[in-house]
Amino acid sequence: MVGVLDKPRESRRPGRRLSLPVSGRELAPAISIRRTFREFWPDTRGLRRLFAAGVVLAIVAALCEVAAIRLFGHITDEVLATRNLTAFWTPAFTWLGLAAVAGVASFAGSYVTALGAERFLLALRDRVFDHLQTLAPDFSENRRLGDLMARLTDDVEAIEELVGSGLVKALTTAASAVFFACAAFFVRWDLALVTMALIPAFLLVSKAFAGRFRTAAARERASNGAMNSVLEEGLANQPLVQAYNRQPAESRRLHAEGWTWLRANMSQAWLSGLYGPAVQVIETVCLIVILGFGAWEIAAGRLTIGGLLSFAAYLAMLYPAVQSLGELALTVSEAAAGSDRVIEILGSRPAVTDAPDAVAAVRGPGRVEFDQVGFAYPNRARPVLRDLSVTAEPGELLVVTGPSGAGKSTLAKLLLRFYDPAAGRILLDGADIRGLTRESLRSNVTVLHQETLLFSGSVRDNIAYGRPDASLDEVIGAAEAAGVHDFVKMLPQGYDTPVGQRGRLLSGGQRQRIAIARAILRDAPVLVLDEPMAGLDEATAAQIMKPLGRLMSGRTTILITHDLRHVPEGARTVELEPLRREERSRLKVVGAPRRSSRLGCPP
Ligand SMILES: Nc1ncnc2c1ncn2[C@@H]1O[C@H](COP(=O)(O)OP(=O)(O)OP(=O)(O)O)[C@@H](O)[C@H]1O
Repeated sequence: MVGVLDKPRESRRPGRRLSLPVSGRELAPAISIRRTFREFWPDTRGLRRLFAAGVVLAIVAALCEVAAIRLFGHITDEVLATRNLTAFWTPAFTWLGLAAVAGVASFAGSYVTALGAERFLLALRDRVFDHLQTLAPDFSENRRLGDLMARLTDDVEAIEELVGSGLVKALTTAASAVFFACAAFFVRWDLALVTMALIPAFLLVSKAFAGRFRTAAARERASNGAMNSVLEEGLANQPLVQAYNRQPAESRRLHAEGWTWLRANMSQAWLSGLYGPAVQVIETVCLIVILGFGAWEIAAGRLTIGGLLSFAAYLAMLYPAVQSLGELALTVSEAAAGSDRVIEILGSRPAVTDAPDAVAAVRGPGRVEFDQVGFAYPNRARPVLRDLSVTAEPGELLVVTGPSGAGKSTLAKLLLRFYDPAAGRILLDGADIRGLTRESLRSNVTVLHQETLLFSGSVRDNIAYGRPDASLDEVIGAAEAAGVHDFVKMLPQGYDTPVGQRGRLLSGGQRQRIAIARAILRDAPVLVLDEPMAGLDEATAAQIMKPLGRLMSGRTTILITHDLRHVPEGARTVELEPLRREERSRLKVVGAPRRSSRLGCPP
């Protein structure tokens, strides 16, 4: 036979079959399959023709199969039983032709379905990632990275298996089941009726398993995410792990998650293992009924051997199709569990969006004013800022100091509109930043973060990150101003040298100077330096002062630091005090400290 009922597309997700409770771990809320389709069916736009072609081609292959079985019965009765060889050739060549057509249709069907599935995956992954990028960075920071990555990979695939290739499989399998059932009825309707009576038993069995599979799959998705998180955290923090001799603890953590995964896998294997034999018992009962009834009919001369054999062949094709439909319900249950987790991401609304009438900020002198600003982080009852007012005049260096947790870095997050203040306003050159597009606002403000953030590309990629169209000369100019050019020249591939994961192949000071070069190249009128000397020793800090001075020159700079040693003499310094109950944010103006090494003061 041609074998049209092969699975059109195997899941590429490794070890998906898991179960068992994952203690203390939150699962995404359960969402119905109907809601999954409502959410993701629009993503099939533009691909529906491919999926429809996949269905049509698989149906053509199934029809060829039906005709081939009919020819098999014909050859049995007209050639084998009568020993008439001349009657053999025509049906034999027709059968060959059908096999060829079925083969081509089956291949083309699988190909177009896979193409549709891959394009669906590509588009959906892009959509979820784009949505994630609209959420404040805190969304990712409040979650485990490995788990988020699992949602963007495995869970997105699970959705495809439900809405794309899963649907194609459901339609083609259902169509094949109808064809084989009709063909069986055509041969002997009464015999067919008897055997079809057992079909509901298949469906009952799969229904009984579906709920358990769904729970098992939901646990697996969560467990998979947790294991990815342990891997991601362990590898990303390897220097810390090794420096603190925590390798055995990290290995134990992974082993524990691996155990949960293993136990869950075994639980699901148990379910799958039980499902197969349960279905097989029903199938065997059906075949015995056919053979017994068929033998009786042949003895009475009411059925030919060819008729019985082709009838049995139709049912042999029909039962796997019905079984496959039942299994599909199980796959759908699994896939729905993954889609719940993706819907949870897509359902998260960005804390901040552009106002409908937002205008683009033009480059101005860079006056920044916090006007009676009040703010509390979402889900935190205690406000961080209350009634805070402070202004940084164009070209001025404003130093913001204060104890840890006072809300200094929060000022930078508010200025970039990662959040909006609950009260008051923040003005850039006199315009409320809520009325500006976030893109134009952010291109007017450059932040040098407390932790130097680099990507794993080359030195050049990292310097040009804020201006990817910058020429090599511009990149070199910025590197020279940041005092990093001489060092880069010595690297084996110069500006094309990879900096390693998060810039780990460079020293802290080198990373900081590359970040300064990046900020110089970006050339925004407002600069926020969040603890630029954090983690640097005295000598390295001294080395980056000059480049920092060049960066600050001519820009409005808000320097956030609790280390006043490097602050230029005469710079306006304000101290932010932690908020006490019912109190307003208090800013104390403190004089510029007198110490030997200071930042170059901007004009
Ligand atoms: N994403 C967040 N969600 C909830 N609370 C937060 C978040 N980020 C910061 N906080 C809280 O807000 C307060 C102010 O934090 P912020 O980082 O602004 O302090 P800071 O003055 O910059 O401290 P440091 O000098 O230690 O960097 C802290 O109590 C902190 O725990």
